Amino acid sequence: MPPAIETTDLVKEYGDLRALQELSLTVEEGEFFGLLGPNGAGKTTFINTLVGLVRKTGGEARVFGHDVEDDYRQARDAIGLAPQEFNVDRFFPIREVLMHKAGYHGIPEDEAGERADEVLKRVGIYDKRNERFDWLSGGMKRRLLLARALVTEPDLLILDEPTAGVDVQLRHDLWELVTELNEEGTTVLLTTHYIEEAERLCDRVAIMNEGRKVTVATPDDLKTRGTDTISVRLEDAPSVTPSVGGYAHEATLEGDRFEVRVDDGGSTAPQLLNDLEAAGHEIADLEITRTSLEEIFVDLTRQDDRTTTRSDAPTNEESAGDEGAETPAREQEGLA
Ligand SMILES: Nc1ncnc2c1ncn2[C@@H]1O[C@H](COP(=O)(O)OP(=O)(O)OP(=O)(O)O)[C@@H](O)[C@H]1O
Repeated sequence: MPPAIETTDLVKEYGDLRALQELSLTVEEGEFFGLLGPNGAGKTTFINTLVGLVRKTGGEARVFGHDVEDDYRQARDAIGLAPQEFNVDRFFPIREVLMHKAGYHGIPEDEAGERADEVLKRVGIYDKRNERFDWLSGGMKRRLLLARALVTEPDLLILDEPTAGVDVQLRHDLWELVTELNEEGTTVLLTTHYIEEAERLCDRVAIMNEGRKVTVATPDDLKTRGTDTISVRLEDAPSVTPSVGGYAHEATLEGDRFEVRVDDGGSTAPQLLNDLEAAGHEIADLEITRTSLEEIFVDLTRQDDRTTTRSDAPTNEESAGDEGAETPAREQEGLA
């Protein structure tokens, strides 16, 4: 089976802004894959390229081996997308919205009705099936977007910030549901700003910045890239900073609190204690703090060394207003 997603040197330019810069990424079938990056990193552009809402400028993109432009229909039929924006037809009862969506993907009416009921039950808003989108609460709207993504029984589920602005209960419900779907075999691509979400759910994450891939790793691997801090309280405050071995990246003294930054706190702590005792210091207590994934993420996507790739002039596409304008004949999610 080909990978669920495979892009090679994918480029998207909006005028002179390069939103995707030679992005090569592979998501294997069955993976739960996270796409992380600060605002404007290119995550939505990447997704929109896969679903045919944005036309790539260069490179290649395939979904289960289907080229997203040449084999648009096959690639698109394999994907269920829950987008960031609420782009739902507001005038129809939500059950009909789901049936329209299924119909657009070639599912016969009877089956579409059954599937609509099934996914509404699964996301927990079946009792709202005859209500219009506008009448749903914010959290229910998010659930509906997920139901719409699921009604075609996609092999690849793409969730663009599914938990942005939702309450804790719904966030946990959504996590549970997408975990279940992944365990049943659905490949999941998730974009998120919440590091905790990526850490909890994803097998691997790609960190993007300014349209480039900064790194791809498991959340655990990423965490090992950070440093640990060993904080030692000494019985008597020394007058000068104790000197320690080459394992320390940095050592600071504030009163009786001596802090040392090292690669691996667990294995370095005994040696540090030995060195301090050998130098005549008595230790009162010790604490090791690991770098959080969030700190590593911030470090990897640090803003202060950014180069700008954008001119001040608006591009044609920006004036056009949205990506959908690029491919008017294609599907606008849920409005098909
Ligand atoms: N239609 C468009 N016309 C011009 N520029 C665009 C268009 N769509 C996106 N961009 C620009 O492309 C860059 C990437 O945007 P994109 O929305 O893909 O980022 P993102 O990582 O999804 O951000 P966020 O986390 O804020 O959703 C940004 O600089 C954005 O302003």
